[in-house]
Parts: sequence; structure tokens; C-alpha cells
Amino acid sequence: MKNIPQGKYRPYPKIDLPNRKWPSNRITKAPKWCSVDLRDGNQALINPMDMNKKLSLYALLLKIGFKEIEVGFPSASKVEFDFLRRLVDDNLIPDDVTIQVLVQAREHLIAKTFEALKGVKKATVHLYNSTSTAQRKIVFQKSKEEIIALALEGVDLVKKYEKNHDGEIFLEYSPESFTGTELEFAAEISNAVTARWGIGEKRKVIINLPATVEMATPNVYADQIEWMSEHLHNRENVIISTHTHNDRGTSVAATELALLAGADRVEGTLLCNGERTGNVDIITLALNMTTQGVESNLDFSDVNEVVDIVERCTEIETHVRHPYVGELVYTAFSGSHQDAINKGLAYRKSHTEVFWEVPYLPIDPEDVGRSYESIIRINSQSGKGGVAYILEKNFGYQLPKAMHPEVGKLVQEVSDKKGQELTAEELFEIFNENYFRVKEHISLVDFTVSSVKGISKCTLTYFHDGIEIVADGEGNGPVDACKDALMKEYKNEFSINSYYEHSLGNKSSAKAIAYIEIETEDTLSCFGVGSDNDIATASVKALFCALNRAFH
Ligand SMILES: CC(=O)SCCNC(=O)CCNC(=O)[C@H](O)C(C)(C)COP(=O)(O)OP(=O)(O)OC[C@H]1O[C@@H](n2cnc3c(N)ncnc32)[C@H](O)[C@@H]1OP(=O)(O)O
Ligand SMILES: CC(C)C(=O)C(=O)O
Ligand SMILES: [Mg+2]
Repeated sequence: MKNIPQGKYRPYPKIDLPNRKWPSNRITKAPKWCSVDLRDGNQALINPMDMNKKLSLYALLLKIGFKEIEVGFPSASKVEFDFLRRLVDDNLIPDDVTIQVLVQAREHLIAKTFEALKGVKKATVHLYNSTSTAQRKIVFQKSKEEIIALALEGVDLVKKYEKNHDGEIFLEYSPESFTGTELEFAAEISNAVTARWGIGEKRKVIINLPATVEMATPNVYADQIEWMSEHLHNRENVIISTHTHNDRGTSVAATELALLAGADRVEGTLLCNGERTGNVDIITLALNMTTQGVESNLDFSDVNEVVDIVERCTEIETHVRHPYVGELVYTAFSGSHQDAINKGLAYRKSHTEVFWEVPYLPIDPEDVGRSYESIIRINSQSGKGGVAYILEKNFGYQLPKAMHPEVGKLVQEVSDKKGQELTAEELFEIFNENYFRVKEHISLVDFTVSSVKGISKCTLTYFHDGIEIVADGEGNGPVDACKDALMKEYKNEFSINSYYEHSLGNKSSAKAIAYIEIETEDTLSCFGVGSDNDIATASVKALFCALNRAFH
């Protein structure tokens, strides 16, 4: 690449593990799962979750079957503290579930953490400090000995507060930024921590080895896990946990290879939410196991519900091609795929084989609450992507992406009422009704525009609540000039957010279609659509349409 100086980046060092065993292993059982949605996921959100969102996500995690849930960093903020208290006070922690809390090795934070934990029967206190070469040098400016001393100070503090806690406390220790740490040092500090804690059969310790930043290919992470597994003292009482982030896009692979390499436990989130590119997606990991005939111990039989709740809580949309759950992953567009899948499904119907063997479908969609769709079909479960697809494929309207949610919602309202599938024609009717037959308080009579030296001047004739108005305006294009003409009427009550146009139909009779997005005090975004032989008039019609829709 241009302008990147030599030496700015360098290869990740090789791991010396000549007799590595993991490449020949297989995943034959599920790991212990721990959801960190409410902590790592939450800390990475633009709008961190409020109490209601946290409660709804927590209920979902229980329903899925998580037995370990990191509920937050209770010493960090009031909302995190209050959430844990709410779980305790409302008796929302089932006996077979262990609540986990994250904390740094600092006394006031540990004290506050134990205050939040009062009344919790089983809790994992997750203590972390950064151990990487970069953090030691740049952030902490501490020697290896001082970094170990910090970790041990944390352990001592947890032990001190554990004494007065009425309930069972488990220790999890993370040499944070493990993938940037020398393996010898990661093992040394982890061994020092487990020894200081007093590890034993009845006092097992979770050593979490995070790919805080994913820095190398997944086989390297597997090597690191196998190496650590061989160098951790009291290995039989250590639960090796993974916690991968997805910086290189291979967190799923890294976690799976780490399981081959001996990891016992996996931390991750639903749908990959988390810092930067996210934490590893537990849905993908679990369903990958399902497709290999391995019981995952997590219930993803209704992925639509999972996606719905996670999207509402995180305010993050799921990619349409997200493994197993994306809107389009059970849809075949191409004829040959449709043909092979249809034949595969027909074969299954006429045979009694249990083994799932349908071309192009790695999992039976019904096992995750979905169905195979050979073409996009529109019903109340359909998303905006499907609606936009039908409008384009069947009628030629290429809706701008920002308009998809608005139109999706209009369609959803009708399909929810109808309770069954909508035909393409019905969908088009909804579109026409809302954009081409909108009730008008303002209607266009005439629009003329001329352009001199890049300045557009227009004369606009229109009816507003039955009164004819003629107004002049100018701007840097027809839409801008028209907006200027309307401003005398609308003051500063709206602004134009976006504009998009395309032609529709074949050359001789092609029409121009324009889409305009306006913003008013009441609506962040409202679209209008206009169609005309002339592009400038189509744009003005789109603007009038948006005004009629926004100020109805
Ligand atoms: C990879 C991860 O996801 S780690 C988890 C990260 N999550 C979060 O940080 C979310 C919640 N955190 C917070 O709200 C805040 O950081 C708090 C409340 C925990 C602490 O707040 P503050 O003390 O005000 O600020 P801040 O976090 O910047 O403190 C930095 C100090 O803590 C020290 N520190 C950082 N991590 C640790 C640690 N694990 N153990 C001990 N000390 C630590 C730093 O060295 C620094 O010390 P200095 O002040 O002497 O330079
Ligand atoms: C706190 C630690 C485990 C973390 O989130 C990370 O390293 O990514
Ligand atoms: Mg993390």
C-alpha cells in the first residue's frame, strides 16, 4: 500500500510448539459458556443499555441457557451497580446460574464490587490487569515484577473481601491483552495468581486468556492456548477460558481452534457485539457445533427472537448475511441454487433419512425457527431488505438504503394486521398509497427553473390549504431553489437530508424517479418520492410529497 513506511508493521512472532497436538483434535463437547454481552458488549455501545434493556437481555440469556453471565462492572457506574442490585433484590438469579463481575486490581473498586454482590449465592469475581509489552511500557510504565505485584495485590484484596461475603466466590483472572504478552510472562503471572488464591480441587480458578486484540492467524492463538495449557500449574484445577475479539475477522476460527487446543470455557456475545469489531459470536460457535452433531447446551431454536431482542438492546442492526441468523441466509436468489435446494427438500420428504443433506443449506432452517425462501416473500417476519428487493425487482424502484426502514415499517404495519403473506402487488399498493397518493395540504401546480452561472432560479406555483401561492427562489440546484421558494411559507421548519434519483423504464418512455429525505422538528427523517418525465420536476414532486407526509 502507498505511504506506509517500511517496518511500521511486522509479522507476529512464531510460537515454538513443535509437537502441537491441536491440529489432530476434534470438538466433541460444548465448552462452559459465559456471556459477556452485559459487560464487554455493553461497554462498547454508543448508548449503553438502560435498566430495562439490561433486564430484557438478561432474561434472554437465561432463556438461551447460559449458566455463567458477566453482568457488568458494578464499581464503574451507578447503572451497573443498580442492575446487579436489582437482580439480587428481585431474586432474578437462578440457583444454577453464576453471576460474574469485572473489576480492576484497585481497592475502592473491589470494595464497591463486593457491596454490589451482597446476597449473591455464587459469583465469579473477574480480576484483570494488562500484561502486554505495549501496555507495560506505555500505559502502566511498570516492570514485569511490578505488574505481577499489581495482580497479586488484586488477589489479596478479593480474598480480603471474600471473607465477609455470605456466598461462594470464584476467581477469574485475565492477563488482559494476552495476545500481546510473552507466553512465559503470561504463564508466570497466571501461576502466581492461582498460587496466591490457594488453588485446589475445591478452589478452581478460571484463567481467561483474551485475544483482547486479535493480532495473528487463528492457528497462532491455538498454539498459545496449547502452550499455556502445558505450562499452567495445577492444570486440573485451572479452567482455561478464551475471550476472543474479532479484529482480523477470525474470532470464531480462533475460538474453535483454541477448543481443539484444550480450552475449557468460552466468553463471547450474541451477534458479535463488543469493543471495535466485537467479541466472538456465540450463536455462530454454538450452531457450528450443532451442524457437527455436537450438543451445544444453548437453545437457539428461535433466532428471530434473539436477533429482535439483541437489536433492540444494542441499537445495532444485524448484517443480512450474518451466519445462521441474517435475513438473507436462508434465501436463494440464483436459479441453480433454488433448483438444488428444492430437489434436496423434496428428497427429504420422500425419504426417511435423518441426516441433513440439502445442497447449499448447512443447517435445517426450521431448527433455528426459520424457513427456506426460494424468492423473497413478504410477511410480518420479513425485513426491510426484502421489501426493498421486491420493489426493485418487480417494479424498478431503487429505494435509497436510508429509506428502507421507513418503507419496511409501513409494510410491516399492514402485514401485521393482515397476519399473512403479502403479494408483490399488495406491497406495491402500500408504496403507492404512501408516496403517490398521499393526502395533500400542499400541491404543486407549476414549476419553472432556469440556471445562470450555476445559480438556479425558480418560480413555484402551488396550492397551500386551498390558497394559490406563487413564490420565487434561488439556490445551487432546482431542489435548493424550490426549498428557498418554500421557506417563506415553512420558515425553517424543515431541512433536506438526502437526495437520490434514478430512471425507470426503457429509453423512449423512461421516467425519472426522485427520492428526497427531509428532517423536521418532529421527524428525524421523512422521505418523499416523485416521478416525472423531467428530473427537476420529479425532484420537486418528491419534495412536496415529503412535506405532505411530514406535516400531515
Ligand atoms: C479490555 C477490556 O475490556 S478491560 C475493561 C474495560 N472496561 C472499562 O473500563 C469500563 C468501565 N471503566 C470505568 O468506568 C473506569 O475506567 C473505572 C470506573 C473502572 C475507573 O475509572 P478512573 O479511575 O476514573 O479512570 P481510569 O480507568 O482512566 O483509571 C486509569 C488508572 O487505572 C489504572 N488501571 C487500569 N487498569 C487497571 C487494572 N486492571 N488494575 C489496576 N489498575 C488499573 C491505570 O494504570 C490508571 O492509573 P493512573 O491513574 O495511576 O495512571
Ligand atoms: C477484561 C478483558 C477480559 C477483556 O474484555 C479483553 O481482554 O478483551
Ligand atoms: Mg473484551
